[in-house]
Amino acid sequence: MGLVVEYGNYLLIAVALAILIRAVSRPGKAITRNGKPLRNPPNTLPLVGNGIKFLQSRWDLLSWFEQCQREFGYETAALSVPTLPPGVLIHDPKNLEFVFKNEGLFTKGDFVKRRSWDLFGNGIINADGDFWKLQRKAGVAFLNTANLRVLTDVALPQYLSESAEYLNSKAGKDIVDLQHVFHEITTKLMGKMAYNMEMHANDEFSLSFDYASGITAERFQNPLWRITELFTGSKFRRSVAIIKNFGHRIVTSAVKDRNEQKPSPETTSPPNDDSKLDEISGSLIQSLLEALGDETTVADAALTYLSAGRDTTGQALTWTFYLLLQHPTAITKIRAEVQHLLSQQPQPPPTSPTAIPSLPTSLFTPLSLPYTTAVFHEALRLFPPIPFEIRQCQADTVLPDGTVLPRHSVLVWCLWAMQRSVGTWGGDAGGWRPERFLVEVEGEGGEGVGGEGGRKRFVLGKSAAEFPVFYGGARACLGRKMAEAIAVQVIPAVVWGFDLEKGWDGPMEGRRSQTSLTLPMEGGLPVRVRVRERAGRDE
Ligand code: HEM
Repeated sequence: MGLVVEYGNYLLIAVALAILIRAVSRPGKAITRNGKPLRNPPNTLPLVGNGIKFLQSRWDLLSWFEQCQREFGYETAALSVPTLPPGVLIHDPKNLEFVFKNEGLFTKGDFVKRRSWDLFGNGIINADGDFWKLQRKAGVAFLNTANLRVLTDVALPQYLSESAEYLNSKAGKDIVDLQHVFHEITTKLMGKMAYNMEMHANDEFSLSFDYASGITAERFQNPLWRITELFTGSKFRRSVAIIKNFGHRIVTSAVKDRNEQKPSPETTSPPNDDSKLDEISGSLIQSLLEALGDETTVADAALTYLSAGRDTTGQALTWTFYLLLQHPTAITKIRAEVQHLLSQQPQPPPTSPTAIPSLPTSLFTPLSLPYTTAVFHEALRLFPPIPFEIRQCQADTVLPDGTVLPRHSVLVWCLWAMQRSVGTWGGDAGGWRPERFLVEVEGEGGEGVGGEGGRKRFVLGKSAAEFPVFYGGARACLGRKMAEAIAVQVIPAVVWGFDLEKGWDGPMEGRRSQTSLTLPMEGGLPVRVRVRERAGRDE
């Protein structure tokens, strides 16, 4: 249900206030290009500007942004919402590149921080300056190559096989929510590796977080959120209390782990899988404790990392499988790619999908499975887990396209729309074509995986400005490698072991996202699963 309906009672007040504010406010410096005001996007109204449009459900808003992008191409448009600083909607990758290169000029600013403060406090997503640097450093240490290897070789195979067992137990019987399955994998991974805690997707904390994320996202659409939350905000406040309490538990448990830390026993035997995982478990929270000290800030930082790592990746996998259900030939190609990889191994491939636990998933990397990686990238393009970004100018500036932005102007870009731009992605931008992320080159030997006619196939890199799904510049996503490592194991393992069928009524294309800071699928992804009778039958 759209915010227009939900907040219908407040709409009239909003309009009245908007008119009043417009009437009494003195115009500041204007946003211009070539000395003229920018064009307004479709459906801009007198006085209220885009304010009413922004009260619609986020799913409808995404379509509106897509329409703006179609009508404006790379042209920057004006955005205006009563009570907010003047803004622009940028579409041109050149402008985005400029934003990424000038991180200090385009910050989250008060506009974003005020709205996400209750949920993230001083966590990395909200932090600037030293707070940001320290948290980023702790994250870089956590996501180092050695830890990622423990993730791909030990932790992920373990959690993946637990999920495969769950899918086996449901096969041919019940409908399964794949979103929940993926969320469970990413929650367990982040819980164990980052915090040394056992966590699950349906913990009270996780449910509260999902709710609070939705309300926080609505704050970006509703300029009167402070007033409306006086009447509707009690569940939000309860959820935030549960979340903060959980953050506090993470920190308390980390402090206890630290105090109880025993010197590693002197042993000559090589470390086994369990000991490797135990050794790195909780390494993020320990680095954060060391770097930040103050326990409230550490708790904020921990909760922010949790959200950044598990929700985005779990949701990206969900949309990937939604697209795979619509494109079965892609499933056949993934299976063929796995078959090809396994056939090069000394051990023959498992002939029964119940052997998923024994699938050598740690061999599955973006380099060894380029087509699978391209499938993941194509899903990220069409369904970016963070579909909007907002920044605020900290000084007067001029964008590369000549748009003059006074200090405090708000910049918005919609990845959902930009990643469907015909100018950037070609005539089939709105459609599914994972091959757009692949390149084939001549030549025997070396790395790369067999393409057509013995040619080698690689994943094609795209610039952050064209494909901003992981952000760019100094604040680019720290977890990109982690997300890709997870995806490139989970996708082929599930596809190898199971046949999937849509488990919802209505059209195949009917799934949508609920309002949130990220892109959760509303109602999850219900599927019927069957164990594949003979893995490799269609290769
Ligand atoms: C498909 C999965 C993912 C996507 C699409 C994604 C996307 C993004 C985006 C767009 C940002 C910029 C957000 C902003 O500041 O407004 C970001 C930042 C960040 N991401 Fe990811 N992310 C993913 C997975 C991960 C994972 C697995 C981690 C691991 C913990 C992670 C950690 C972070 C961190 C720490 C930041 C903040 C960086 C900073 O401000 O310096 N992300 N991510």
